[in-house]
Amino acid sequence: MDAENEQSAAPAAETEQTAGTRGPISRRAVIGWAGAGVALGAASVGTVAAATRHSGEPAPVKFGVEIPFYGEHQSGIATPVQDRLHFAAFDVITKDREALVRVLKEWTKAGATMAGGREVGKGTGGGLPEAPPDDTGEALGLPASRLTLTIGFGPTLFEKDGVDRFGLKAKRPEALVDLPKFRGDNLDPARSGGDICVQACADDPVVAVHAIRNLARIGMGVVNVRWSQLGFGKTSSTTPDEQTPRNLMGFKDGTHNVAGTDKDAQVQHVWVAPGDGPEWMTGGSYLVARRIRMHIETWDRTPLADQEEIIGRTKGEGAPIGKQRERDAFDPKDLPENSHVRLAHPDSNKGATLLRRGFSFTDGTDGLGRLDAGLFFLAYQRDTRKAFIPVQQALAAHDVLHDEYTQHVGSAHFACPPGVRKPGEWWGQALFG
Ligand SMILES: C=CC1=C(C)c2cc3[nH]c(cc4nc(cc5[nH]c(cc1n2)c(C)c5CCC(=O)O)C(CCC(=O)O)=C4C)c(C)c3C=C
Ligand SMILES: [Fe+2]
Repeated sequence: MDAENEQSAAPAAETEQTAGTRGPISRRAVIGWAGAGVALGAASVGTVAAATRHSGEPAPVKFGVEIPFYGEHQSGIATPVQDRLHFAAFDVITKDREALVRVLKEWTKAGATMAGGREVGKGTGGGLPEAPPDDTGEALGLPASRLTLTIGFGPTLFEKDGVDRFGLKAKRPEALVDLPKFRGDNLDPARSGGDICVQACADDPVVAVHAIRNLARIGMGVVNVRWSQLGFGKTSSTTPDEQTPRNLMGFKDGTHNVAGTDKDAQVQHVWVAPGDGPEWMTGGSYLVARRIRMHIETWDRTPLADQEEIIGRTKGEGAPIGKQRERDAFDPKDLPENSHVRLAHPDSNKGATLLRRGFSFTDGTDGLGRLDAGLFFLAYQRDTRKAFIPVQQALAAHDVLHDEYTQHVGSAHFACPPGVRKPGEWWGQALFG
């Protein structure tokens, strides 16, 4: 076994105990500083002032906070949305099922370690000088930064070109459909699909990128990065008590979303329930990722009144048209007929409800003097056939926003298994086991 993969030799619990603390903020330190009043949980941004090694200045509270890796559900879905994203879709390049299982086991250990703000394996300096370090090092000195890592399995992992590559064909969930082509789609295959995805979210972009990079490194020879997307400025929220973020069109985005505290809505709309099938997905969720290009130059020349009519909410306050305040109750039938919010609202779609968790992106220019910018739309749901697909069909048919100001250029669909409950368990255990 090479140095890079040495981490897998140690049992998970041991690895996690012996791994060095990456920054000055260890889990114990945060708990200690937080005192009794701050719980480290899914929605646990407390009032701890944390120092970073770089500045010596207190960092914003959330940077020192850790989101638990282990649990009934994967973190990164209903947990509070962080500021930054690095999303990667991987192709599995081996036919060797055992090699893939080995990577998934090593990824799980590394994921738990990084979510705890610690270095991977023996760290940046703990190994042999003759071997490359286990951890690539760029996050050394940085705290956990609320890093979450969420894994998903794409349709092609179960069957590709008619081949049952890893003996998983019979375990493919019915809900993990090949997404239909929607009106207006202009999908780039190089930005679509993937056998496995990992969504890394953190409040520090270096921490998110470091996590994906180290997983890719561990997976070398077994998986290749097919495409990846950086995101900034969350465009949704699972924490309605906080200020709603804005997307690149300048509108509050995420006002009416499934809240992290709304367990009933999550049971109904986000988590795969016992009996939904297949068994290995119980407690998991289906993820749709869409890279949506915004024609922001056209949008920026659109009068304010038209922008508000197209969205169905006011730009400043984010109130439903005809109401005063952002969170005023409204009937979507009172909004402009083809407005985005009216068309996307659950009442207009037989109750179809998504947990949205998207991010803005700008990736340079399109070569024609315009910004290549938009929304990297991420949505989790209990059954994609009853949520994203009908809502997107309605938007593709009637939404002015969809027709004139945006274009879907990338697409992927993944089955995200339930959470890893304790050290020693691994991502995909119930699927491969
Ligand atoms: C298929 C689902 C959706 C896609 C694709 C989508 C793209 C998209 N949305 C905005 C901006 C806003 N969306 C808002 C609300 C909203 N959007 C969807 C679904 C999709 N959006 C839903 C289900 C909702 C909630 C509707 C409701 O129940 O009221 C809003 C309003 C604020 C809010 O409630 O979040 C904005 C603004 C853009 C720019 C975009 C593509 C680039
Ligand atoms: Fe929307």
